Amino acid sequence: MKKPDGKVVLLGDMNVGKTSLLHRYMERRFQDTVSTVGGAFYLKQWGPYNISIWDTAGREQFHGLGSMYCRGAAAVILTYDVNSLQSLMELEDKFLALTDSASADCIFAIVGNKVDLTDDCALPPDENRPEKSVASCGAKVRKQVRAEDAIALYKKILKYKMLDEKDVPAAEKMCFETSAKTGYKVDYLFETVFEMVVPIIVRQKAEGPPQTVDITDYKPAKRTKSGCCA
Ligand SMILES: Nc1nc2c(ncn2[C@@H]2O[C@H](COP(=O)(O)OP(=O)(O)OP(=O)(O)O)[C@@H](O)[C@H]2O)c(=O)[nH]1
Ligand SMILES: [Mg+2]
Repeated sequence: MKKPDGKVVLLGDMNVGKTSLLHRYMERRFQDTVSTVGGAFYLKQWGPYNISIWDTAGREQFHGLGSMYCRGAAAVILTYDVNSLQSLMELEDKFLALTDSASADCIFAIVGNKVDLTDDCALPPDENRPEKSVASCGAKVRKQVRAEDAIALYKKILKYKMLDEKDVPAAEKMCFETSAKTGYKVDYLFETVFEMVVPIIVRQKAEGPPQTVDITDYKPAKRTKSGCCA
């Protein structure tokens, strides 16, 4: 197998949809998943580069592996569920420290998934949209996490990493809302990240062997009937 030139890692609480996002992007479909055990990766050819995209397990007992997967990562995609404020808070409390082993110039993206379950008509009707009311929203629920909450987390990450806002991509550019189910903004997310990762790969290659996990000995996780990584 060709060695990857760079690495992107998905981190986040269990059930937020990391595996589903990766399936949607790589396999172009939404399918049943089982909770990830350990981790698994896909290889994506991006221009002349091979990028490994690592799907990690959100389950607590596997958090220890997260920092190993993040070693030398050029980008980390911190994923939460827009319907769970807790899942956003966990990114700061439990997952951010796992990224200490990532590349010094690692890119951070914050992704709120499952927007298909929400509807902005579930927000209180405003004067511009008086016709929309909570009653018309069917099964859709009010989004628990606002875009500003994700932006605030991005700014905290910069502080934690001791990075200056002027030297990194703007928070508004790095906070995404997606739906793995409908595909909403999934390509945009991954492709924005890949574009940003290329200069990091170029630098890593110029500086010598990348500090990536050696996957040549890696035994891919057993696949279920649905093709999902177990
Ligand atoms: N409605 C909706 N459901 C989703 C979406 N993404 C994932 N799900 C569902 O959420 C559940 C969890 O999805 P996974 O992709 O397995 O979540 P995960 O983050 O990989 O979870 P772990 O592997 O346990 O860390 C599954 O039932 C998915 O079908 C989405 O965008 N919309
Ligand atoms: Mg998973």
